[in-house]
Amino acid sequence: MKKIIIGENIVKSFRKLNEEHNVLNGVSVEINKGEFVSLMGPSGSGKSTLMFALSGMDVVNSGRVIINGKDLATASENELSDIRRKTMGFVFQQPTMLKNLNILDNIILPSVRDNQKNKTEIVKKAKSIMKRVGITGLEDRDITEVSGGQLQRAGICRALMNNPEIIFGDEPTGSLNSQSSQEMMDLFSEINNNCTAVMLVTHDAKVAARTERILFMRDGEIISECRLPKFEAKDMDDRVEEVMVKMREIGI
Ligand SMILES: Nc1ncnc2c1ncn2[C@@H]1O[C@H](COP(=O)(O)OP(=O)(O)OP(=O)(O)O)[C@@H](O)[C@H]1O
Repeated sequence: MKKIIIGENIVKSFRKLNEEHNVLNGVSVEINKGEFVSLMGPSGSGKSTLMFALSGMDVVNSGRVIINGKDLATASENELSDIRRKTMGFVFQQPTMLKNLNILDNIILPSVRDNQKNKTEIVKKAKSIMKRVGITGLEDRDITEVSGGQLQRAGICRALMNNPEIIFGDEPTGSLNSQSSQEMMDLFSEINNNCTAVMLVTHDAKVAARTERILFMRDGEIISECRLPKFEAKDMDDRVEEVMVKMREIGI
């Protein structure tokens, strides 16, 4: 299985009141092509920090992060931004969209910035992804004129524009109601079925239960891991129960 990301012994600390505090205490983890992974753990256990470290968005204090064979410690700024652009897509709890642009322009902005020449092609691609995620017709809307779920879908469209090998989601369903959250997970499943790896940080057992590999963190370490078969709707209750048992076991 091709490894997209290898994290080896990652240590990350932040300075607080003149003291270094370790937030990641030597985490090692590998993410394979096409995997559907979630990261759970108590608040402050280091989930987002690990995601930022593994995606090269943040620099680690020690240990290594290797993305598609490239050790990030030896990558130049240009190489780093190239890796991020070509390999990854990001979806956050609150989509980071610009207020003065409509939905379509927000979706295409990063791609147009990278490649001014092919705007027609980029718009065509954006429209086809908008169709795929179910937000056709919202192209000209202001970002304040769509629902939270629709805005999150637009964020996913933007993340998919470069055909990433992996999509990272930091609590992507965190601000959605349960119906929209399930629809969002249907979408992540569909994206994953097309061989894009997905890694989600979540507190929600129902979200984690849709994934196939759950990493549990506590105090800056991955303390446990649970694997689930490919999702089938009929198994949802059993899967949620399995995740909740595990959560209770490790005291989340
Ligand atoms: N930029 C930063 N500067 C200082 N401390 C930070 C920074 N980022 C994170 N931390 C600290 O690192 C710890 C882990 O934060 P992180 O956001 O990774 O946790 P988390 O498990 O994702 O939490 P949550 O579930 O609440 O989002 C917290 O104590 C947080 O305060």
